[in-house]
Amino acid sequence: MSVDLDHIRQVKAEADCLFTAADIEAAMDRMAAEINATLADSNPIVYSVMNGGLVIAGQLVTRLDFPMEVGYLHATRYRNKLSGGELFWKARAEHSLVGRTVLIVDDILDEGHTLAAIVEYCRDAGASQVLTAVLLDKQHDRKAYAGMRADFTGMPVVDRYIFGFGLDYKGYWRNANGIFAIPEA
Ligand SMILES: O=P(O)(O)OC[C@H]1O[C@H](OP(=O)(O)OP(=O)(O)O)[C@H](O)[C@@H]1O
Ligand SMILES: Nc1nc2[nH]cnc2c(=O)[nH]1
Repeated sequence: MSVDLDHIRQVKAEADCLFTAADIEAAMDRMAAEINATLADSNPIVYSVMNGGLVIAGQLVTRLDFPMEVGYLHATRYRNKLSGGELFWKARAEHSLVGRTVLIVDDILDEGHTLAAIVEYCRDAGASQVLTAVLLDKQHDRKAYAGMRADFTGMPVVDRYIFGFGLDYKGYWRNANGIFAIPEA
C-alpha cells in the first residue's frame, strides 16, 4: 500500500502537542520511583507490548535499578488504524511465567481490552503476580470494565486520537518525541 508522506508530515505539522518531551521524562521518573519501591525484590520479567510499548519500555527500564529480565509480547487491536477491533496475538512469552512476577509496560490504556487480555494470558500461564504500567490513561467511560486502571500510570490524557512516543498515526510518528493529538474535525 502506498503511503502519502506529505499527508503524514502535514498531520504532525498541524497536530496539537499535549505533552512535551520534558513532561514525559518527568512522568517516567515518577513511574520509575514507584516501580523501584514496589518491585525491587521480586525478580520480575518486564514485558514491552509491541509495537507501542517499545519506546516507553526502553526508557523506563533504564530507570529501574534492580535485577530483572526483559522481553516483549506482541498483541495488536488497532493494527495501524484509528479504531480498535479484535485482539490479534503476534508473539507470546518466551519465558516460563510459572511463579514469576510480571510487569507489563505499554504506551496507553485506552479502552483497556489489550491490557486486560494480556494480564489474563500471563495469569493463565502461571504468573504469581501481574502488574501493569502505562505512560498514558485515556479519560473516558468506555473502559473494558468499570474502574479499570494500570498499577503504574504516567499521565491522564484527553479522549482524542494521539500519537508520538510509541503511539502511531497510520504506522508513522512512533518516533515523535512528545504526545500529539490529531486536529479535531
Ligand atoms: O486499551 P486499548 O483500547 O486496548 O488500546 C491500547 C492498545 O492500542 C495500541 O496498540 P495497537 O493495537 O494500536 O498496536 P501497536 O502497539 O502496534 O500500535 C496501544 O499500543 C495499546 O497496546
Ligand atoms: N496511536 C494510537 N493508538 C491507540 N491505541 C489506543 N488508543 C490509541 C490512540 O489514541 N492512538
